[in-house]
Amino acid sequence: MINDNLGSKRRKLEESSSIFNVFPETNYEIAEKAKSNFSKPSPDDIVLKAQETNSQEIAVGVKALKLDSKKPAVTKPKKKIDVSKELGVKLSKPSLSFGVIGHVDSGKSTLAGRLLYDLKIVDSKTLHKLTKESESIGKASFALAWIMDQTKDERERGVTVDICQTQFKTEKSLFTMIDCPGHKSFIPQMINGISQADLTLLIVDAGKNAFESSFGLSGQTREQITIARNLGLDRLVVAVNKMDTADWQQDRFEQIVDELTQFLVDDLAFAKEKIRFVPISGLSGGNVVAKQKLSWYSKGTLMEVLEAEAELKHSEDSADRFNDEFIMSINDIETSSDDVLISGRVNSGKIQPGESIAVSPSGDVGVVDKIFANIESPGAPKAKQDRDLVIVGEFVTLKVKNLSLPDNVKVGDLVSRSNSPIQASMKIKCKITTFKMNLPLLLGSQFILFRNNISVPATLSNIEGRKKKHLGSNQDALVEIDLVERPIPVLTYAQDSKLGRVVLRKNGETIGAGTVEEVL
Ligand SMILES: Nc1nc2c(ncn2[C@@H]2O[C@H](COP(=O)(O)OP(=O)(O)OP(=O)(O)O)[C@@H](O)[C@H]2O)c(=O)[nH]1
Repeated sequence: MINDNLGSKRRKLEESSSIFNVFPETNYEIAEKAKSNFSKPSPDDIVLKAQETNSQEIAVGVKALKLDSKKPAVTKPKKKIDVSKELGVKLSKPSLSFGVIGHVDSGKSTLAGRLLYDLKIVDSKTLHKLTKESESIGKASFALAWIMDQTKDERERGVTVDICQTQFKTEKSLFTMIDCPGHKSFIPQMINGISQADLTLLIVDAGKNAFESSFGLSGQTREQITIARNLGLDRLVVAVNKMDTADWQQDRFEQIVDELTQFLVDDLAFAKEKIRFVPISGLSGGNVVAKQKLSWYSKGTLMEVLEAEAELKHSEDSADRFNDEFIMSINDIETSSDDVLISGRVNSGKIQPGESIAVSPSGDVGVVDKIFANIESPGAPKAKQDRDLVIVGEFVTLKVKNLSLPDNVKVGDLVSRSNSPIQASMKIKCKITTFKMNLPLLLGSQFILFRNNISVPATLSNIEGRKKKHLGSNQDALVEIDLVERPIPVLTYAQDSKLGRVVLRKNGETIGAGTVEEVL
């Protein structure tokens, strides 16, 4: 039994860059995770390597693709519940998930720790312990950041490698905060993290030259925000951080606001009214939860701005949204003898225990036996609460019975109701925009296609309406993309405005992004 458990945990670690392993419950997990953070090849390398050896898997995948060969067993919810009453309870409080991005060392983890400490989600005893530990290795200023960066290896390097997701509530709203890694090598994890978010929280360092270098060509700010925008996140809060190092000067704040606004509006087509800027200091706490006295700024603390965003999203949510098709993308898998535990964020619709589901691309069908909401708060053990109904936006685990091919369920697969299986394909037509590239993208040349938390090797097989056999920088084109290794579940942009988006990377650079127009 114990061995089984370890086996499934090991599989979980091997298969996912999960956001659900943040506060590990066992030493085994801490050790494995810390070790794996730095001993593995880069995520891009893994994907490229996989395509060399995966022909067998392709055969299984393609065979399993024949969804209509399986008769969907449609089953009803186990328990009769008053769905509208349940929805009413769930929707009584605004909720928002936000992805925290920013250049390395911009202060993302410190800010996250500060939020949790000032909201009293982390107590002073925990902070005191972390302060002592950080002092002991000469990194006293990292104590707040360590609330988020829980694994030992990360601590020693002072870099957030995995993405961590944590939930907290204020009197007014429920939040899920996703702290994405800032380092360039971990852009794939950043894509995974940000694609689970409703809103982007961008942290920029106001320090002398720090903003300029993070926003310059070698900095991560441009690439990260470009990816977030292209993944459909059109609302943005910018925390202009470390304002203490700039003596809280209005001029510095406004200079950053002007430069960023120009880029965001002109280059990325953000609507100006969907961007909010807040001057803060994550380290001192100024304007995070507690107000910083400033004669020149009165538009609310970061927490107030996030609460206003949650309220806005809440007011824009239409009740119809819950009647959308149920779709969940898989972030994590655990198998035991009879059941498969599938975790992820509900992308759309709702589901209840007892209902039958299909997994794409394997086409396997099963029945949801139980549903747990994943509650992750710092310092507290990971809690799973039984639910009779879960809805779009919630991070959940489905305990699924009767899957005939549980080993074919992979991170990145999509779950839907068994009577509406999601099509999987190895060829898609996309409308893409290329970014600045060092070399043109040639027909037949390989790149990595990202969709939500999936990354697969792919090639450009056709550029419509062009004689040229390549794409240069900053071009728009309708293209056909062939997947090299295996089919993936695909939704067009018209079917799902989030899952129908892709990002293209090659040699560690983001070279383009676009929308899926057709499944071929
Ligand atoms: N003066 C000052 N220093 C800060 C502030 N916020 C963070 N720092 C310091 O900046 C350094 C980096 O902070 P982190 O929170 O680890 O930065 P990060 O963005 O999470 O870094 P990565 O995990 O590497 O992406 C630490 O030494 C922090 O103490 C701030 O508001 N003011």
